Amino acid sequence: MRLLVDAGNSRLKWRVEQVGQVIEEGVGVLDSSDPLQGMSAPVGAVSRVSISTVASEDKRQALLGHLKSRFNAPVTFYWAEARRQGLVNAYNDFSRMGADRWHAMYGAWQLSRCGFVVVDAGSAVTVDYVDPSGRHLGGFILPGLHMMLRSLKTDAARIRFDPAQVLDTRPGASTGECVNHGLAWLFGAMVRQIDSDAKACGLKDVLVTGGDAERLIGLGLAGVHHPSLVLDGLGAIDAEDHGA
Ligand SMILES: Nc1ncnc2c1ncn2[C@@H]1O[C@H](COP(=O)(O)OP(=O)(O)O)[C@@H](O)[C@H]1O
Ligand SMILES: CC(C)(COP(=O)(O)O)[C@@H](O)C(=O)NCCC(=O)O
Ligand SMILES: [K+]
Repeated sequence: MRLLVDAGNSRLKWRVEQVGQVIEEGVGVLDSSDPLQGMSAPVGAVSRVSISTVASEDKRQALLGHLKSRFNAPVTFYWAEARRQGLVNAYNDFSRMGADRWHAMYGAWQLSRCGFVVVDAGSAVTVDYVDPSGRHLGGFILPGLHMMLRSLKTDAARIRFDPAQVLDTRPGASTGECVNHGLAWLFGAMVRQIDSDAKACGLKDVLVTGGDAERLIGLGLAGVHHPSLVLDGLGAIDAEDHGA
C-alpha cells in the first residue's frame, strides 16, 4: 500500500491506495499530534509515503519526524519540475513554484489534452493555464477567502462581522453584508475573468480543487470539481517514478 499526502497551508489531505484502488482517505491538521487523523490502515502495510507540500520547512520536518516514527517505509517529498510527459512549466526557476500547483496541473494533464485551467481555491487561490500542447502559460496567486476575511478582521479596527458563505453580490447595507457580499462579488469577478481568459486562450476545460472549490462553482465558475487533484497528480508521478 502507498500513502499519498498533500500538506497545504491549512489542512493535510491523505489517501491510502493499493494497486490504484483507494483504501481510505481523510483530512487532518499538519501541526497536530495526529496529522493522519482517522487513518486505520495497518501501519506495517504501508510500503511507501509520497508527499506534496507547501508548508514551512519547520512543519515539513515535523511531518517527516511523525511519518518516520510511525511507518517503517521510505518517505519521499515531490516538488515542482521543469517538465514531465509533455507538461512544461512556465517558470524560469521551477523550484520556486508550489509543489501543489505542479501536482494539480499534472493531475489535470492526465485528464485533459484540450487545454485547461486549474483553479485551486485553498488557503491561497491559484489559477494556472495550460495549452493543448502541455505548455504552462503561467498563472496567478491570490489570497484565499478565509485569508481575506481574516485580514479584514485583524487589520481594520472597525470592521466587525460574522463571516457568512453567501452568494449574494448586491451592494450591502451593513458591515456584515458589505464584507460577505463583497467577497462573493470579488470572486464572482474572478470567475468571469477566468472564463474570458480561457476563451481567449482556447482552453476548453476548467478543473477546480481546494477547500473553497464548491463556493467558486456556486459563484458561477463553469468548472468540474476534482477534490483531490493534487493527490491525483502526485500519485501519477509517484507511480511513474516507481516504474508502475
Ligand atoms: N472544514 C474546513 N476547515 C478549514 N477550511 C475549510 C473547511 N471547509 C472549507 N474550508 C475552506 O478551505 C480553505 C482551505 O482549503 P484547502 O484546500 O484545505 O487549503 P490548503 O491546501 O491551503 O491547506 C480555507 O481557506 C477555507 O476557506
Ligand atoms: C500559492 C501557494 C501558497 C498555495 O498553497 P495553498 O494556499 O493552497 O496551501 C503555494 O502553492 C506556494 O507556496 N507556492 C509558492 C510560490 C509559487 O507557486 O510561485
Ligand atoms: K492546495
